[in-house]
Amino acid sequence: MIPEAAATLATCIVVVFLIRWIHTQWLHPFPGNPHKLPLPPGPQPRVIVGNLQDLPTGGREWDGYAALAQRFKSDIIYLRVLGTSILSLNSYHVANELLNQRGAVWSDRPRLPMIKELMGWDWNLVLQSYNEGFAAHRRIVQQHFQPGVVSGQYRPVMKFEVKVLLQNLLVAPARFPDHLKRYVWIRFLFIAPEASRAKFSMAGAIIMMVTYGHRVCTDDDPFVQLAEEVRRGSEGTPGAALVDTMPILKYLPSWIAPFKRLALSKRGLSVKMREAPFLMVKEQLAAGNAVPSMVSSLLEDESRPNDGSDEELIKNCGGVVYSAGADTTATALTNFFLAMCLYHDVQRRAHTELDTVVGRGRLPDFADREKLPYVGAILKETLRWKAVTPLGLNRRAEIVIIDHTSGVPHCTTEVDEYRGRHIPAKTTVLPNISAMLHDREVYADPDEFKPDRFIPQGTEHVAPDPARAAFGFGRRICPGRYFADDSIWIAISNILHVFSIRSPDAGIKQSDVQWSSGLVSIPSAFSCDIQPRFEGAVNLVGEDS
Ligand code: HEM
Repeated sequence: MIPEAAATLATCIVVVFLIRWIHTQWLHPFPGNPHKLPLPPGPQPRVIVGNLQDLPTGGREWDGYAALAQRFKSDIIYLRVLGTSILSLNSYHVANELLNQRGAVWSDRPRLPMIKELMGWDWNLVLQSYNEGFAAHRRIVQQHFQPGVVSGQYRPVMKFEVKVLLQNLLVAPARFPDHLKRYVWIRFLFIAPEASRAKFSMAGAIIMMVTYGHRVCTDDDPFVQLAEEVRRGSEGTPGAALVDTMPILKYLPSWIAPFKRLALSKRGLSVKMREAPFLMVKEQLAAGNAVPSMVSSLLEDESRPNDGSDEELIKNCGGVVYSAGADTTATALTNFFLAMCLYHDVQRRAHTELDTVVGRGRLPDFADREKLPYVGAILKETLRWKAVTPLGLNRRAEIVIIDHTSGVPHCTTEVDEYRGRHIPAKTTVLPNISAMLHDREVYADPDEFKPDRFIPQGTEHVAPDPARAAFGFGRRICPGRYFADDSIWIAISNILHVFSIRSPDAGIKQSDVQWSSGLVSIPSAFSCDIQPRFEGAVNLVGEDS
């Protein structure tokens, strides 16, 4: 009797909410548009589902959005799906005008009840709403990843870890894919479940060291295990799309909402992810054996309020860097390996530059960077050629995967007007980073890997630095971009200096490789032949740092 009554009550509640929802979504969908301005261009919506069928799906969604932009001859495309407004931004120009220049209104994240409210990831800066809490978290992460800190404190860690990578490539070159997996464990935690035999990575190892002072040495490292647990816990979140589109569903009792049971069962992982490494640092500080790190320095900072809320803040900041820091960096490096397999001339020119500037008696160092413009251009072209985050944001957001939007984009907080068009409040905004980095008007032959476009030649304009789009926009721009830039540069310059990279049969084509869908776009497996390129190279790798 009691369960029956409860079921009836629950059904009534849902029906009332549904009526309210339908009323706001379809009868009065665009409050705050007194002049009845038109919406931005886009396909005609259908009844109830809106543009559900027009949403690019099935892989390479960024190309689908770019195709819509071409079809409607507009770099902004508006779609409305089950009551949610979606705006796709397909040129740097429009992203700059809206996300960079109107940051006060265009810097929120969508609500995402599944991951934030039910699974408990609301502490994660990547997903946080644009409010005071966000500002406090962002300030800390930014301070610890600003250029001076990165170059002063983190470069030694990068140099150490890049040497480990070189040694592994030298010892077992044929296992190049394994080395890259090892290099990128965090990537596999969140993105490629089937490839999760990966151990730890240079990028992951650097992040663990600078964030917690923890050296990752083995694949049964507790934090690697924990991250692996998080990855397993993030697999398959049925119902996520539905509850993210209709947040009222989160109020359904667990016994009639399987997605809610599932989300709540995974809640513990989000707590563990930020608690476990934080508690380790606290214990080490008490014992007097903590290795200096971002978290230890925040805990020791006497100017900070010594209270519980500050501890929460520090815990969250450590957790976000731990969960966000390595996947993208490693994906960029995978793309670099592929480019080197495909473009031998580029590699040859880099080798010549390295031989001239660095010589063959030592490894390249950060002090050489200014004198190695071609290597720098390879880094830029790597970030441009294959956008690491083609539709904006990645990592923790990855586990949400709102099916129809493929990611965690920006979101508007208020109604706005742009080019005479009405932009509703709470519009989900997808910056199409891939389209911006492949804009033919800006980068000629965009599918080709041409570092020369960044080298000044006569009176020709140098192409704009892809970093202006690759790391996102405005007040949500990636705070780890200087760190990423340094860690990719030191890896690229050292790998190029020591090795010659080829596809074994010299026959690999770009079309043989597929890039995965989702927020971080990963190339499918490809073979690589990696050989030391001169006699003394082996000795360079073997030397202690
Ligand atoms: C090649 C490397 C990387 C790329 C391409 C990249 C790209 C991005 C992009 C596109 C965003 C979204 C920005 C937006 O919403 O407009 C982002 C956000 C973020 N990134 Fe990175 N990232 C990289 C490396 C890193 C590293 C090494 C860290 C850690 C230190 C990091 C930490 C973050 C955080 C915490 C956010 C969320 C910022 C916020 O929401 O306010 N990223 N990144």
